[in-house]
Amino acid sequence: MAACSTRRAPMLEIDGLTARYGRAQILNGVSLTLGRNEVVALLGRNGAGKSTTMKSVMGLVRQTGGSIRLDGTNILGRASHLICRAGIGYVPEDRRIFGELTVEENLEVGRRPAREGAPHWSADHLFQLFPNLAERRQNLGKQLSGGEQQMLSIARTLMGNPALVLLDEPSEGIAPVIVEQMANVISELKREGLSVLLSEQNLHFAREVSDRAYIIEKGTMRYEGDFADLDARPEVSAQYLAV
Ligand SMILES: Nc1ncnc2c1ncn2[C@@H]1O[C@H](COP(=O)(O)OP(=O)(O)OP(=O)(O)O)[C@@H](O)[C@H]1O
Repeated sequence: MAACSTRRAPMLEIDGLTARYGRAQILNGVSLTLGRNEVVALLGRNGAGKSTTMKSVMGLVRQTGGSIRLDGTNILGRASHLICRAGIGYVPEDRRIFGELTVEENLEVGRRPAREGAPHWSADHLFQLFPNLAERRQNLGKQLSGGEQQMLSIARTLMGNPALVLLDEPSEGIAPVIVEQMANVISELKREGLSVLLSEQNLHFAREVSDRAYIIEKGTMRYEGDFADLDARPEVSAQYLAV
């Protein structure tokens, strides 16, 4: 009798991805796997290709080859809104919130129907997770600090009930106390059952919240492993990260 495999596909599987901006080849065959309910860090210096990898997953840059599978289905070439609808939430580096809308209204804009197999978020639940936003729920987006805007950007994405979230440098440019809160939020997302791909330059932050790491440099993967292994090979961090 044929063996029946019960193995489920990984949440996200990027294989041999190549992408370009105009004539410039930026990703040279990037491969990365994110398991269900895993938090994985994509580390690298400025300009290494972290954002481009995330934008490729979201269908926002021109991919020239490879495959991107979400739960076993190839999504490469799909329109961005369909990729969101398939269950991927994307929080870009530049915090796209609506400055003229209140915190509550920003959350409403992000509301989508509940999704099977993904945590369901309400505004009340999110205000528990982000107490700073709860205090400022009637404030306009433009009145928030950079860190609060970053939190709001994440909260609004969660209102779409994604199964997987791409966070592009969530700790960048925010006050240390907010970075600590951000780490707690990511740990809570994992507890809620989400899968998270996190782009980071901050190794300390990434280590605190992630299960494993990849390091990218010049559009090529240079390392894949856990943080204990990375710590045992300081030459890798020295070569590819700004530590
Ligand atoms: N719109 C664009 N047009 C042309 N080149 C771009 C564009 N966006 C990024 N690049 C180039 O692509 C390369 C990878 O950039 P990317 O933004 O993916 O890096 P990153 O690792 O996310 O770093 P950062 O922390 O600076 O965002 C860089 O050389 C960058 O200059």
